[in-house]
Amino acid sequence: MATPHHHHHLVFICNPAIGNLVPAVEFAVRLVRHDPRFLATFLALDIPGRPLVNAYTQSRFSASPSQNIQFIAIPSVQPPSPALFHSHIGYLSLYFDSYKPHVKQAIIDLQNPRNSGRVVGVFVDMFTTAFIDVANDLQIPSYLFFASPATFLSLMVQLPKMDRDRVESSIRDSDAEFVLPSFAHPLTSSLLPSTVLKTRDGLLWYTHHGRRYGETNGVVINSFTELEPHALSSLGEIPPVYAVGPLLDLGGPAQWQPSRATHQSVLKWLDGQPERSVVLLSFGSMGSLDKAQVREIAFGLERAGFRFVWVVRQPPKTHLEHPDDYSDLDHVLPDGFVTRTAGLGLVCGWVPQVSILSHSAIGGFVSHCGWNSILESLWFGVPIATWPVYAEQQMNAFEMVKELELAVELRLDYREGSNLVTAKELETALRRLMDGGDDVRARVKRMGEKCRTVLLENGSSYTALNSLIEKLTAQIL
Ligand SMILES: O=c1ccn([C@@H]2O[C@H](COP(=O)(O)OP(=O)(O)O[C@H]3O[C@H](CO)[C@@H](O)[C@H](O)[C@H]3O)[C@@H](O)[C@H]2O)c(=O)[nH]1
Repeated sequence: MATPHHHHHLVFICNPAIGNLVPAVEFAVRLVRHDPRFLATFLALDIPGRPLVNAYTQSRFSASPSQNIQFIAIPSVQPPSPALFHSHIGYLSLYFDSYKPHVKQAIIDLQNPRNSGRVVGVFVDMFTTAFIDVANDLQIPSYLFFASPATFLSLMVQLPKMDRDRVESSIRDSDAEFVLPSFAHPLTSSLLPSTVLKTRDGLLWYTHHGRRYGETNGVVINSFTELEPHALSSLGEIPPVYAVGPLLDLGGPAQWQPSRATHQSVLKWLDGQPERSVVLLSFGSMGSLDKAQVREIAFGLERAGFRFVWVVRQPPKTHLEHPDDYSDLDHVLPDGFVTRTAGLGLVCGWVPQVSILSHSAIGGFVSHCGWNSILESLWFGVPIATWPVYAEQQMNAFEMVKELELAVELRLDYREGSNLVTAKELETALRRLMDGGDDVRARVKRMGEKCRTVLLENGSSYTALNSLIEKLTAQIL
């Protein structure tokens, strides 16, 4: 049996957000299973006000070390002074910077021969590029793990190459065309990520990270050639890109998510519903809608009359925090809604989304178009109606509807603070999703089959993983 010294040790430092951390762990799981010479250590950064991330991380601390994956807590740093809170983004940057010495010390400790031996790669994610500096200081090659689609990666690497004045002027005009090589169709700037559109800081933050991607030795992306052939081939060698997806946490969530009793009751309720009759509405780990929008959805669901499982979450108090479940949903739902829809649907807090999507009673998914949700819906062959909310979700919705024809359009350019999606609009989209949309459903089903075949021996993602492993091991003397 190999001693710990024989391990090729990889270190991961991820943004503490479910959408980034979970697929990175799934990537590490896939890698160490594929090649047991590898050991992966996640250095867990703690940002207060993120209970789901904490629940996930805690479950990982106690996971069996025999999986060749371990989690190590990095000592918490004092949060930067609120006086420095010019923007969410600048604040997060300062936060990550102050973690650098601790991350460096943790890697030095790991390198100690009494521990697991030499660290051969440091993986950062789309927003933790600050830790490339630590890898450089320690002369360890760095890599990027990218949890969003190739279309968004393309934006990130193009931004630093674009003329800033031109970008800013096209941002001011929401109908202006924004040409990105990863899209075959012209994109309007209204579909760019909220962060870029809202503040100059946001544009600088994206540009900064995008520039730093070029310093890494390779980019691992949670996508696959058959899904994004055009976007992936348009990227070229930015460094080399390894499309190893889809990376999905298919078994895990039910084990770490809070309120297990609610989960069991949702799944039990689904067991009693006809095949493909229920629509899931869910807006990701960071998604929450205001009270007026929640009420409009409620009216839309009543009008449409389809069975539903609807995840409603409470907006966070600060930008750094993530939404939490409501202690009392009656505060946000219209009077009598729960009684009137009893038997027709369930309104819940956080649910085990993959278990629900895998259930044969689910026929459609109203989604905020987070990339993990998109990949999960493809995997299970459940078509999406697009309701983007924040981050790069408008671009994802556009890609799914216009480029790939794998989703039904509800909205493409909705974002927090937009005009409401009306009850009527939701009703119409639900009818198209649940009753019509056969072409989309058939295409989604075919893509679901490809999701599986790309992971098999000689599939595109399997082959990409082998190439990455060759690269990771080539530099080990
Ligand atoms: O009640 C819920 C809601 C969500 N999920 C899971 O949470 C994850 C959410 O991921 P994703 O759909 O990607 O959404 P976000 O959490 O919003 O992800 C962030 O990260 C993604 C990857 O970078 C981006 O595509 C998104 O825009 C960004 O908001 C998925 O695995 C869901 O299955 C649940 O299990 N239960």
